[in-house]
Amino acid sequence: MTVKLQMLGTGSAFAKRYANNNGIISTSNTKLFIDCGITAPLALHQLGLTFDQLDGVIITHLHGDHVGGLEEYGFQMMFRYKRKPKLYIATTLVEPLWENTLKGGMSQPGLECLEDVFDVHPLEPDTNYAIDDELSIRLIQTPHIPDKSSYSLLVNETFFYSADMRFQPQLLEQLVQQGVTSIWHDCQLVGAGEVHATITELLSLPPSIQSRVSLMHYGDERSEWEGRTGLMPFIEPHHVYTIDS
Ligand SMILES: O=c1ccn([C@@H]2O[C@@H]3COP(=O)(O)O[C@H]3[C@H]2O)c(=O)[nH]1
Ligand SMILES: [Zn+2]
Ligand SMILES: [Zn+2]
Repeated sequence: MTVKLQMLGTGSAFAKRYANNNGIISTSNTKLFIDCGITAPLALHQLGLTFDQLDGVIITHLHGDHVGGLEEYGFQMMFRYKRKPKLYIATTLVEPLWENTLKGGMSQPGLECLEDVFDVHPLEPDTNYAIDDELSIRLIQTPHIPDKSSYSLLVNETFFYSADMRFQPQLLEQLVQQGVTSIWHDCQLVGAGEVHATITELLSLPPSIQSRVSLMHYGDERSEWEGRTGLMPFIEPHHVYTIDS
C-alpha cells in the first residue's frame, strides 16, 4: 500500500518562482488534488497532465492560492470532459465556497449550486474518511486567519499536511506522540508569522519533531535559506514522494 504526493508547486501565495502550494495525492486507484489554486491549471499542464486524469480535489481553505483554480477545473470537467469531479471539503466551507468564491463566475442557468458542478463530499473535522482502500483523510481544524475556518490533513494516521496554519508546537508534539512520522509544514521565511509558522518558530522545535518536518509554502527567497533550516528539508516541487508505505 503506497500513497504518493507530488506538489504542483511549493510556493507561498505571493511567490513567483514557485507555483501555489498545491499537490496531487495518489494511490493505485485514486488521484486527487490537494487544493487547486490560481496557478494549478498551468502547473498541471506543465507536468503534462490534464484535469480528467484526476478524480477530484480536497480543499483545505478558501484562499485564492488554494481554491483559485476551481472555476477552470469545474468548467473543464463540465464542458470538455462531461464528468463531475469529486470535491472533499469541510461541511462549514461548502456554502462559502459557492456563495463567496465560485458563484460570480460559474452561476448560469443549470449551474446554481456547488453540487451542480462537483460531486460534493462534505467532511466533518476529526473524523476519518476512507477515500479508497489505501487512503484515509481526516480534517483537523487549525488556526490560520482569525474567524476563518481552515483545515490541515491527517493522512492514514501517519502523515500530517499543515496546509496554512500558525505555529502550533503542542499540536505537532501530540501528533508525533500519536504516531505521525512525517509532517509537511507551511513555512514563512521572512517577516512576522501572523498567519503562517515562521522558519524561526519551526527552528525552535526539538530535534525529535524537526526530524519529521519538511517545509513547503515558502517564498521566493528560498535559496538564501539553503542549509539554514535545521533538520527540516524543503519539499521539492514536482518530486514524487512516497508518504506512506
Ligand atoms: O490577515 C492576513 C491575511 C492574508 N495575508 C496574506 O495573504 C495571503 C493569502 O494566502 P496565504 O494564506 O497563503 O498567505 C496569506 C498572507 O500572505 C496576511 O498576511 N494577513
Ligand atoms: Zn496559502
Ligand atoms: Zn491561506
